[in-house]
Amino acid sequence: MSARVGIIGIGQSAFKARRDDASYPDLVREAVTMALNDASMELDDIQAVVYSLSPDAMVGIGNAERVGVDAVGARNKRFLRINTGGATGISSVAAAYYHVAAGACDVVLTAGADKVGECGDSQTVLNKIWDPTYERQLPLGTINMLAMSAVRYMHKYGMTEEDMARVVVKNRWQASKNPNAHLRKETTVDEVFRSRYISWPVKLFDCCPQSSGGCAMVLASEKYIKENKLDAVWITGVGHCSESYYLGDRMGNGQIADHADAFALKASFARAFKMAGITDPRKQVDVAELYAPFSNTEFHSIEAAGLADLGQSPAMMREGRFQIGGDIPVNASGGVLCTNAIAVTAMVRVAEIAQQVRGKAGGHQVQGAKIGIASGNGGDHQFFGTMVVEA
Ligand SMILES: CC(=O)CC(=O)SCCNC(=O)CCNC(=O)[C@H](O)C(C)(C)COP(=O)(O)OP(=O)(O)OC[C@H]1O[C@@H](n2cnc3c(N)ncnc32)[C@H](O)[C@@H]1OP(=O)(O)O
Repeated sequence: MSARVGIIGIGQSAFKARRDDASYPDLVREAVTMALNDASMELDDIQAVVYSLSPDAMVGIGNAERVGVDAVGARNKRFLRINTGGATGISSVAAAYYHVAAGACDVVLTAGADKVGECGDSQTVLNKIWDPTYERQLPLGTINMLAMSAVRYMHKYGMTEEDMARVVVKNRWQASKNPNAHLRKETTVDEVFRSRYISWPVKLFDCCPQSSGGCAMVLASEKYIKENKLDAVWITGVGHCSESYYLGDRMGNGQIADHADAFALKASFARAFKMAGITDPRKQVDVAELYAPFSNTEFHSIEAAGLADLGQSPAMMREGRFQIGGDIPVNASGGVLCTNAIAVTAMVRVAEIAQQVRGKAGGHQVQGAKIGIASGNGGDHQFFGTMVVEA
């Protein structure tokens, strides 16, 4: 096992529907400045930068990393751009981790931003992730892709629209405690039911919003952290997994990879848990930030993380076991359901559990959290990334 890698700095925007006051590079720099301040560092201290940027069309500039090089101070340094769709943020933290774990660098910055709500039409951009011949024409978007997962999960495990609404109510309540969250207004099951259908059974309130904002993190080697007497929390597990089924292979009677379940996410978690020595996540994990852009997808993500048996998470949700104050709070920040600036959304998941185990999560702090888990999902199931962070 290589030397440990620590997180020493975190910066996160207050996410909003629009940020007319800041250009795209301004947003990236805003997060970088916050992360460097948090680490008591300057750009000159950074040896490499991993740039977190999902589809270019979302920010409206082709190869937008080009305008980001100076925003992250990467000129003449090692510089990588990562794009794994919604998983981009966690993949970027993983790439920064690998720089340090491999011994190539001692201090690495990862950063990015997105302006999803300002791109014109995010679903048109996202439609391009599907096969052009068979799937794109349907037309597929992320909402109907994951509405079909809801249909399968309902059929297989009996989830109701009310179960989905409970996820929204929990996450909005948690987001109301998080000043960085985009949708911070508390809601009720009735209000969720009154919101319009977008793609049955998914209603407006079951959907993540289109957010603008940035995130950045500084990672360092244990040697550097000790020599400079810095405070750190530690990345102890990293996992990835891909799958490549067509959506049609996940639906209907002849399906070969059930769209109800997140089996590749589960495999990714198994890899991260093995690395971190986690054998019983329900007993060992204190807090989880799971990538769930639509209310229904929180259920199969909880199950993939081993926090509930297959099909059991809606009943546990009803008992309040995944809310702040429950057994294992899930998405104490309000999660992706309340904030989705796609290029950095999965980085925010890692940043949030790092803040939790640092004891610095503010109004949405989970008391006594020492071990946290995070996940990111990207594209149409090509990318699943997972991470364990410990105090
Ligand atoms: C697959 C991957 O790689 C990983 C992923 O992350 S997949 C997810 C990617 N992201 C998405 O798919 C974004 C999903 N959301 C959307 O596309 C849009 O929010 C939506 C289609 C659901 C609604 O868009 P819209 O109809 O254009 O709404 P819009 O005109 O922006 O806003 C209308 C009102 O609804 C509100 N609203 C918008 N989205 C909302 C949401 N998700 N929840 C609650 N309220 C919302 C707005 O605040 C606004 O309210 P006011 O009139 O009071 O200001």
